[in-house]
Amino acid sequence: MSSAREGHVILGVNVLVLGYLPAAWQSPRLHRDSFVDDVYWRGIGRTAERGALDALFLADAPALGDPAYDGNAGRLEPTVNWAHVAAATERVGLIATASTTLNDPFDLAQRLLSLDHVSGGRAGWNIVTTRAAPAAWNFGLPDIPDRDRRYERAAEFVELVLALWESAETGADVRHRGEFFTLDGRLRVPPSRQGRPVLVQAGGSAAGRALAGHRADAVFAAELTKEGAIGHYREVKRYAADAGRPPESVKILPGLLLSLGSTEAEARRRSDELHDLGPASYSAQWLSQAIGYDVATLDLDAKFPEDVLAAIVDPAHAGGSIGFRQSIHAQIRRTEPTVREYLRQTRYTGSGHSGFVGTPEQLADHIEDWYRSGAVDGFNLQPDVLADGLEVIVDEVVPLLRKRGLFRHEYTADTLRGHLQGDAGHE
Ligand SMILES: Cc1cc2nc3c(=O)[nH]c(=O)nc-3n(C[C@H](O)[C@H](O)[C@H](O)COP(=O)(O)O)c2cc1C
Repeated sequence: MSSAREGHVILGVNVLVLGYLPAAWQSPRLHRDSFVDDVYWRGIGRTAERGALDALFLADAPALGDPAYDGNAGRLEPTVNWAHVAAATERVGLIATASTTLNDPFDLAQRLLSLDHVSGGRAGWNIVTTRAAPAAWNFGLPDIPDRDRRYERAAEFVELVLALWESAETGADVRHRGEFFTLDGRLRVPPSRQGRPVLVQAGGSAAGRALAGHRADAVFAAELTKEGAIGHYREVKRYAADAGRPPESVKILPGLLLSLGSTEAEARRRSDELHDLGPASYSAQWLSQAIGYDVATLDLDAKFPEDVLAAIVDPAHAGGSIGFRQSIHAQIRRTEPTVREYLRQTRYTGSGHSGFVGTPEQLADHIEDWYRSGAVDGFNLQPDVLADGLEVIVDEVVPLLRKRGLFRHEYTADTLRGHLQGDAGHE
């Protein structure tokens, strides 16, 4: 491990409503309606602030999830949810996912800048293009457009949103004639304390990374190996440099699924119990969806056949997320498990997102190692279950990182952009 790299890690928490694992709602401190409980949400915001965390993050849900593999099949719309949490907090960033395929640029620009206002400059937009057909059906589309088309629309969408946010500042009208959108007008929402919301991008295909390097302030990535993460980290920073931006202006934050315990055995027990409480079909269905191949048709005790791991011939028409699929393929090739072994292994190593099962001390080692190796600027931590999974981050992991000089002792800024930039080098 190199210790040459200075500065602070960025810590976000991907709330995933009640936690990452499907059995989360069965925790004694939660109930099936916690996702609409205002006390629950205020508690999450305040706990994150107690640890001076950079941001909370919520995925969108333009279609109801399948409870067979989606632990949070029902949820509130993220910008509305965060507006509520904003009123109960003062410093923590609030990042809402919204699709460029299924939204309108004017409406979304207005909604996000409004959230930025009511939160005092703490809003972020996680830009996604949406990968699932059921979401398209909710918007009168026969199917989700292919990936290239989605990213073409995303690029124009983001430029238009940025122009609208600028119009809030200059008062000048936007006149736009593009391939996907036509617009004459300007926003009536004034600029926020941080100017405009922070842009985050999620999606690991080449087009996704290019969009991130060009425009994003942060990337929510899916990385299963440190070597893969280092390669992707350099790639996005290079895209940023090619676009004339300082490479450090885009922060790379992979997801990290966490089950923590005071010993490694306790953490494994927690992870096993939580997985066993969830539907048995969960991991197989999740993997099928993630790699675009029906895992139920495979021999559980054989290794993955080559055609399952074959390179994606036509990325434009490949389903799922290329970001997730590539990281899963790389992990299977590296460890060569049988299908059954892989499904079990994903309990501890993550599936798509990397996973971590162990003690707070071991987690601090892991974060330090990836950070000092130049694989990440921080993590989007994904506790197995909230709220105790968040409390252990704040009360046990954060103090260890502080002792190592890797995390701030208190907030040094009061906007999300300030948190991300302030972590570049000072104590
Ligand atoms: C880490 C990560 C998180 C993602 N989060 C979401 C999300 O919350 N909502 C969504 O519709 N798509 C999400 N996606 C999918 C992509 O952003 C995008 O919609 C599409 O599938 C293209 O992904 P790709 O560039 O990885 O192929 C996520 C993808 C990754 C890699």
